Amino acid sequence: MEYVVAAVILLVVLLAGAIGLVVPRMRRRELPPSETGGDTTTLERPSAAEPGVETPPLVVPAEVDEGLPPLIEAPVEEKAPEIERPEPTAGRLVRLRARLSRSQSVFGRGLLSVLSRDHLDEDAWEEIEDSLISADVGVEATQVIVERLRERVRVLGTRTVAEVREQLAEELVAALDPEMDRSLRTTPHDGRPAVMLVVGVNGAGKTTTCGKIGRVLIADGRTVLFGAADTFRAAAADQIQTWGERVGAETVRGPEGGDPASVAFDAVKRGIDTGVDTVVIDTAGRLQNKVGLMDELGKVKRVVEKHGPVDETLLVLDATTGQNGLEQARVFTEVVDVTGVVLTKLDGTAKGGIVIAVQRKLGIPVKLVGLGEGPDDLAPFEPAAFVEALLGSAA
Ligand SMILES: Nc1nc2c(ncn2[C@@H]2O[C@H](COP(=O)(O)OP(=O)(O)OP(=O)(O)O)[C@@H](O)[C@H]2O)c(=O)[nH]1
Repeated sequence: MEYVVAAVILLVVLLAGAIGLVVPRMRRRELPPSETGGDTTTLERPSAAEPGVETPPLVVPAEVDEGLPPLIEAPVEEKAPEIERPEPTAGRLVRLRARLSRSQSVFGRGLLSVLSRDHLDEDAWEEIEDSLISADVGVEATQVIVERLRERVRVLGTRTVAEVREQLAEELVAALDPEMDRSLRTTPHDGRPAVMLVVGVNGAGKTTTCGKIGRVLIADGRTVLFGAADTFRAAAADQIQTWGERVGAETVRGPEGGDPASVAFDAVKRGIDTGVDTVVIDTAGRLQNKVGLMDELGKVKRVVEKHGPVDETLLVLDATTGQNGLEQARVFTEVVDVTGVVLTKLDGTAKGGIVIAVQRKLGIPVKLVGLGEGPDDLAPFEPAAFVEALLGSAA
């Protein structure tokens, strides 16, 4: 009997010992973050609950921590977006002239090779005419230009290529009506900002152009606010807002599918409150044959004009659509009073002569030209620099 009692006591003592050894190992708890800085990762340590037992934190250097998921998220540093400084606008067309190289090969090189012939006979004049027409100058304008050039060559007895080239350049510049006012009305007046409405068919590059115009104005020292009244295309408001953020300009936007006129109204109101120089309003790309949509554009203008008249209404036209684009453009001019044309994508066409056709057909000055997808690839239009770029050199 005593043996049994002794065995039981021994068993109990052994069991207690085993439990005493095992339980502290199982009880582990999470530690507060290490004070050793960001270069280390704290894992965990056994409980220090037992008095008098100081257990140092278990830390591993970051470089041996590869593959272990971080236990404590490092705080993400919020970086303020960098504000860009757009390129100055003066002389942009000259800087971007190489972008017209496609046009130049049709318009310039072809013409110059004809002009360099010893004798300008009937065939040569016909070739000159064809070159101008295929560069989208338009039949009517071409006939006027060629007629005047022929007359000058005959009367003045011009002979050298350089002289004929010079006279052709003068005729092309004249066809572009260099006296037209191409300035943008963007100065605030009567205690409110200048208001610019940007219209045109979808895909012409309207939203992109709004962003680029904002940069042109900022480069010229103005402050700008964007109105994202293209509530029709979901991404358009994000697009214009991103353009704005890059140059530190605010964007007023409304709910997707909301009333564009109300967004435009709010944008001008915000512009008045914040005292910016110019409010640039992007409108939905609408097809001119959809009467309802065109009415909507008229409404945007009327509602904005509750604050005062719109100072500038720019029609954005895609140069690559050629003569077709002109028909679409005409409808816009009937709904809103277009004060200037922005001809985009001139870098993507061999038909740079469209500038002449647009101005002639619409009787509205081309004020800006788009020569690429870069943020500063929009240049104030200058007839003489443009013609020089198209013709290239006689060499
Ligand atoms: N190569 C070239 N591409 C351009 C130019 N201007 C605009 N684009 C491009 O044309 C495309 C259409 O531009 P958007 O600004 O989205 O056109 P949108 O008229 O606002 O279109 P909607 O909002 O649908 O009416 C984009 O890929 C632009 O980068 C230009 O001068 N040259």
